[in-house]
This record gives sequence, C-alpha cells and structure tokens, in this order.
Amino acid sequence: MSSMFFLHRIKWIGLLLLANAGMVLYLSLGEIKPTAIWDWTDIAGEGGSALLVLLWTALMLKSRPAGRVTNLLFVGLACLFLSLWMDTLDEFVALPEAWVWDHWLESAPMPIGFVLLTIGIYHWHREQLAINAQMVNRERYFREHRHFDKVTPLADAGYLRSQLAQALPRSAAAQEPLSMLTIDLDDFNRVNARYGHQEGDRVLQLVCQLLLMSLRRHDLLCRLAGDRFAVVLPNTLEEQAQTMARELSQSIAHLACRSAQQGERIVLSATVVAVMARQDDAESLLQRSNLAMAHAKQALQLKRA
Ligand SMILES: Nc1nc2c(ncn2[C@@H]2O[C@H](COP(=O)(O)OP(=O)(O)OP(=O)(O)O)[C@@H](O)[C@H]2O)c(=O)[nH]1
Repeated sequence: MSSMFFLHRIKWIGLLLLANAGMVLYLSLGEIKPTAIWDWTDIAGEGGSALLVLLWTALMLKSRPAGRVTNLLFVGLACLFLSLWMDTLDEFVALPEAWVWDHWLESAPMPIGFVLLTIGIYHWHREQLAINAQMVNRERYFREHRHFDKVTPLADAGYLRSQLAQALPRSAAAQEPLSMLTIDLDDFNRVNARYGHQEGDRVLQLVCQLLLMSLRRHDLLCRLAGDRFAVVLPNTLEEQAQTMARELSQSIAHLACRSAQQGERIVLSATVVAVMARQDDAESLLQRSNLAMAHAKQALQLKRA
C-alpha cells in the first residue's frame, strides 16, 4: 500500500491540498455551528461517503497502472470526494445564507465527477476487453507450442530453455541468485532391461511425483531427456541448492518403488548436481550443469570400480 501512495504522491498531495483549502475557506469565512445543532445523521452519511470514496480511490490506484484512464478515474473520484467533503464541512460551519458559491462547491463537482468516472470506466472496460483478447491469444500460443512430455506431466528441455532465458535476466535485474539442479537416475537402463520399458515409464512417473512433492511452489521441474530431470530454483544460493540436491538424492534412494508384476523392490539411486548462475545465459548454464553431471557420473564410476 505504501508504494501506491509513493507512486501517486502528486495526486494524493493535490487532493489533500484541495480538501484543506476548502476547509480553510469555510473556517475563515464562516462560523462554527454550536454542537447542539450538528446533524449527526448527515455528518455520518456525508462524511462516511467521503471516506468510502477515498477508499475506492486508493483501491483503484493500487490496482491500475499509471496512465490516461487512471487519471480520468482519479479526477472523477476526486470530484466526488470534494463534493462530499464540502457537504460534510457545511454541517460544522455556517456561512451567510445570501452566499451561493458554497452551494456550487458542494454540488458542482459531483456531476462532473460522475461524468469523468463514467468515461473512465468505459475506457477501463475497453482496456479489459483488449487484455482478455491478448490472454486468449497467449493461452493459444502456450497450448500450441508448449511441448508436454508424453510419459510424465512435465514440460521438456525446450520449455526449460525458454523459461531459463526469461528467469536469468529477471534474477540478475533483481540481484537475486538463481540455481539449477540436474537429476539423473543411475543405471536406469537396467530397470528397463530387467522390468521392461513400461515398468521403466512407471518408475519415471513415480520419481517425477516424488520430485514435485519435494520442491517448492516456485521451483520449475522439467524432464530434460530420458532419465534426466532439471529444476530451476529461483532466489536460491548454491549452498541451498546443494542441500536440496543431497535431500533429493536421499529421497530417491529411499523411494519404496515396487514392480507392478512381482512386487519386487526396485532399488533406485540418482546423481544430483547443483550449479548457481553467475554471468550465464540459458545455454551456458545448461552446459555447466551437464559438465558437472558428467564429472559426478565419472566419480561414481571410479568409486564403483
Ligand atoms: N522406460 C523408459 N525409458 C527411457 C525413456 N527415455 C529414455 N529411456 C531409457 O533410459 C535409459 C538411459 O540410459 P543411460 O543414458 O545410459 O542412463 P543410465 O542407464 O541411467 O546410465 P547412467 O546415467 O550413466 O547411470 C536408456 O535405456 C533409455 O532407453 C522413457 O521415456 N521411458
């Protein structure tokens, strides 16, 4: 909310000055009425309405970008507020009966405000129609071009590249770290060889579910190829990513996975590597990640030999 006040500070200051000028004018030219004749119903009705219009103004400014339509809506609401504000002041301050300008101050901004608001709402409606049309186009683009993996419900390497290409500059601009995990099942060809390709598919689906459950909402899991997955970890330092890598590797090793036919335990393990983006673009980050994976697999082979 405070950013909204800062962003539109000139509008708020202008409105405050006008409301204040109205009050000073009334106080300097009129006389404060005795409290006995204050009409509390009018004060509550008019003052409450003025406060509600201020609340609408704040909500409108908070939900809209700056621009012509926002200005129209603001001026419209400001006119309504000023009209109600002068009406409320009238309940406290008595001005000579002969004067008419105060009636104008109370009534004239109201119809102007309604006209401006109507024009503003009409343009807002047209804006919304244009946004809706764009969203439909984008959704169509998304549905047509996004490649879903056929085995798991995950997007593929192409999608990962496109998301990395957007996420990397965004993180750099926000000065936030971005890390990536690559997860590769060990000896997965043996699962296929021993239990069949269909069973292999089921194992990949189980691993995918396990990974999805273990990740945070804003992490993006994709299937790079075969038994290799990648996770984009926004706002994550290398150390945190390393911890996640260890945890995921342990979860996969503990996955109680049994074959559908015989119910045998299928023992799984995975090599998980973490890299943090430095000055990378999508390609160089993927290359570094693949290199880290190749080293980790080599180390595993050496350990086994
Ligand atoms: N069931 C199934 N298998 C797949 C799929 N895609 C790739 N594979 C198999 O996954 C295996 C991957 O083999 P490799 O790349 O040698 O990996 P690995 O056997 O895990 O060996 P390391 O990674 O070196 O430990 C191959 O046997 C592929 O046929 C798939 O969608 N379903």
